[in-house]
Amino acid sequence: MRTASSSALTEHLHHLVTEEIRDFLQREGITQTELARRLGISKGRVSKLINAPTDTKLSTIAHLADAMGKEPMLVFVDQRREAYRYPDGGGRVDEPEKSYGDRLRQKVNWADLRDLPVLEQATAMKADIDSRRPFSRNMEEHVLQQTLNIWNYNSNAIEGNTLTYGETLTLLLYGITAKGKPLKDHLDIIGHRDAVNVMLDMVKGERPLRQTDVRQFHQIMLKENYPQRAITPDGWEVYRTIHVGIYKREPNHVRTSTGKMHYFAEPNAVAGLLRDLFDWYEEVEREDTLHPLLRAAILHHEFLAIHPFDDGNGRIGRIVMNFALLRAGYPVAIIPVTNRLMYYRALASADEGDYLTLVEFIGARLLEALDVQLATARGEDIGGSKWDTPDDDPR
Ligand SMILES: Nc1ncnc2c1ncn2[C@@H]1O[C@H](COP(=O)(O)OP(=O)(O)OP(=O)(O)O)[C@@H](O)[C@H]1O
Repeated sequence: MRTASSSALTEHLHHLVTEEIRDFLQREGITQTELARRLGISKGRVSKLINAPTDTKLSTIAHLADAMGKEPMLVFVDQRREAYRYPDGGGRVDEPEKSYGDRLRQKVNWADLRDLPVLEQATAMKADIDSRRPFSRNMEEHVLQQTLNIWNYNSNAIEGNTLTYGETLTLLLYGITAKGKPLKDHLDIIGHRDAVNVMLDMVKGERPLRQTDVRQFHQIMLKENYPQRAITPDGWEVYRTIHVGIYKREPNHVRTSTGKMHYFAEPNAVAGLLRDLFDWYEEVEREDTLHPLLRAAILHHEFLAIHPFDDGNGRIGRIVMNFALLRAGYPVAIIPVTNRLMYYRALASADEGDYLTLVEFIGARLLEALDVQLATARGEDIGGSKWDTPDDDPR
């Protein structure tokens, strides 16, 4: 028998299928006419599949996947009523039925954030740098490369990668591995470089950030499925397989510095929340009413609050944040591994609705990056700065 809840699930499945098709067409620049040709059906039927889907047959989905060169994947996860769980009996963190913009408007104290001096400082420094353009292309390239290497080292080190900065550089520049260090740590460095390169290409285009992009970053960064040790909330040690490019199937959580367990979004809420988040981001980017630092910091935190994957969320979250900064003409903000605890505390405050600490923290990192850009614009030697050679392993 069809119940109200199974009808809602059918609608949800339709939604997933149409979203996948739309993302595919947009990403590959393929028209509905071309897809119709590949499927051997009329354009009208394709349009109906996307815009007014009825109960799509499994064979139609298989046919579609084949025409897109994709493999469909269906997983059954536990049904939950709410997008978030509140084990400590706390109030609801979110109201999933409201739009992201509405929820953020309620959650964030925008007035306080807009007055933060760091926003004005960043705007002024960027204007100063832009007024000196064009500057030496070689120098700019050199600084960008250094920045990407230092970002790579720090972002991986935050997640426990054992390669030192020197070893990271040797691997990236000469392909030489570090003796006695895990293969996975090397692959993560290469994967980070590759995912960032894809992101840099996207920055140049006009296309908005979409779910397929973050899934692709994840796939490129982590390369292939692997087993990972995990501890369940009740303390059991388990091994689970991390699937690349696939959203989590089990809930995930983090223990904050106060010892409290913070739960991220439920698996079945991930796709909907991310779609809303990226729609919100597209709108604020287009309207340009929020300072780029604010939208990057909030995008970063909201992405992490969803924590869409079983692994790699931190690194992808920092790629997404820097996408937002680069897109607005700002440099990459690097969170040094030495600031890890401060960074985690700022994220935990944002979980409670206080974004001030996080925006100031990321803002300070952005000012550091702007300082380096300004020095480059002035043709100064950046040797000796931490953008040149950081301590080999400050951890
Ligand atoms: N309180 C918090 N709220 C939101 N995000 C947080 C919080 N504390 C840490 N994080 C983010 O989660 C990331 C680590 O998450 P986790 O331990 O689940 O690792 P992961 O998802 O495996 O990702 P990666 O291995 O790249 O992070 C941190 O790098 C940070 O960005």
